[in-house]
Amino acid sequence: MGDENTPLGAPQLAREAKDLVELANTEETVSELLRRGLDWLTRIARFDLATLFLLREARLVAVAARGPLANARVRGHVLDLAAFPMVRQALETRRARAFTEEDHSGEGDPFDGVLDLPPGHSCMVVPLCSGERCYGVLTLDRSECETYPQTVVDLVEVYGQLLATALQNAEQRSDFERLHRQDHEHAKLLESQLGGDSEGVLETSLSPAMRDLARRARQVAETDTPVLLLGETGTGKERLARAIHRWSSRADHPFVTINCAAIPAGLLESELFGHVKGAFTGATKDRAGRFQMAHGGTLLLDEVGELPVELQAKLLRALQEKTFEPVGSDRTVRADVRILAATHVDLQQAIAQRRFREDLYYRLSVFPLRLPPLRERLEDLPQLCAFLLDEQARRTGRRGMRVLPEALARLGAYDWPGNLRELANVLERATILSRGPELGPQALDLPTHVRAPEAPAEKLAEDKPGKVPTLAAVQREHILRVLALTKGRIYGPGGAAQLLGLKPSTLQSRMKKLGIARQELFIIEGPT
Ligand SMILES: Nc1ncnc2c1ncn2[C@@H]1O[C@H](COP(=O)(O)OP(=O)(O)OP(=O)(O)O)[C@@H](O)[C@H]1O
Repeated sequence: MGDENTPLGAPQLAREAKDLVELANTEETVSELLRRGLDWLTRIARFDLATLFLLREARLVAVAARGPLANARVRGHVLDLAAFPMVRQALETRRARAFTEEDHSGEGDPFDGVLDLPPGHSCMVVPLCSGERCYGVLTLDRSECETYPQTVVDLVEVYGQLLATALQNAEQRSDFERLHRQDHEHAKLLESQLGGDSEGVLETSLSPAMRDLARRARQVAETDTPVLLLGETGTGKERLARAIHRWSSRADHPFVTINCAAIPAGLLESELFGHVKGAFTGATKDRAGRFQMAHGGTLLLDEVGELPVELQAKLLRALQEKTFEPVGSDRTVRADVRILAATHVDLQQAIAQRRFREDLYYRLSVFPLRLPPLRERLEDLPQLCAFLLDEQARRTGRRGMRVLPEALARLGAYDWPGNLRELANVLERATILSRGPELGPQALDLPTHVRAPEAPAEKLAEDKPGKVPTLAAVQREHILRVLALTKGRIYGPGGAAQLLGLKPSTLQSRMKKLGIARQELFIIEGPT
């Protein structure tokens, strides 16, 4: 800095002030802020000791000291406010003040007993207040007897205000992070109590396609590559996303989801990126968005196909640069988030209709995973039922429920438009309606239409006559499906004949007629 008795030149002042504003807006920790703040101060005012005191009830506790006179005793110094009216006054009036030793003559020097400052030395007390709060004071001391000029006092007062704002920001950030951690831990606890943190039937699936998908999911989980989860509604996209998060190195950080279809378009930007107080009517305080909440972890953009086009550009930038601005703010926020996206709509078609940006699609679809519908993994029905009943028992307390083979056959013959979610609902309804632990076919509240004809009535009408499946083809397929459920067993209770309401010998001759060979059964049963 220049000579203190000549005020700082306007350009230098402007530069210093700009640096200070930047400092107040950084996302540094409090200790880093103090370190950089004290560096800044050395350019503005000459001192032998700068001490930062934080207010703890009615006492000021030294937390940092800088300058040739700083030592361990200064750093542990505690001042009782009641004993130093001049310091208290600086806090009450929120004005910085320069003193000489004479000014302290009635109350003694705040460093008496800790430092031996020369008689007549000068000092400055700067309050650190922002909004309603006063955080403490900054004191500057120097051995010379010359009082600090008013221009320097005024500038350091502004410094005090900005430092207090930075302290307030850091405090709010750490409060927010603490609350967020608590929420996350609470959510994890609830999730594990509800059994929701199990990945379900993925790697243990009997369907080779599903097992392969689970294997690929586990491999990509280890990276930060975005994954696009495709599949009909209720096929388990969200559960797979959670599994990918749990299998990743981010597992101890939050897993956050946002359903782009469930939030009104006007609120989505703020939900994703947060907002600052006053950004729009009703924004009464700053609020973090899901990106910030997911910092360090994973963010699932569910129903990403429904994201309004206007927001897609901002999302793309957040993905590419890992930075964004909350609504109403020009402050850039950085968040380290792994992105997973899910959709049941055809994004290629949405691109063709200009409802989805192609560049965003390529960014999200680096690693697509398509979940098969339940009707393509019926071999998992017994395992899925057991899993879902077990999961449901944790909520309802109805333990030990099981699905009888006849009921499994009925489930296997149904079309499952709602996939696993519908299956879970059917089982829950059946559990409520049955008294004992066994769920028979009559307990299943299923719509009467079964899956057998691949083409439903309306579709048949559209088909060309030559494409309509024959009755024999439909029968053949249905018998194969039931045999898959009974693992090829024809005889006895729960055998295919009983499930189909036929005598075993009738079933066998029907199989022969339809050309169902034992070889085919092995294929259906798959590797066990
Ligand atoms: N691998 C699995 N094993 C067992 N149950 C599963 C599995 N995946 C999903 N489920 C069950 O199916 C239901 C639907 O799963 P999820 O919400 O993950 O599907 P989704 O594809 O994301 O659905 P939507 O497209 O409607 O958002 C869940 O309630 C869960 O109980």
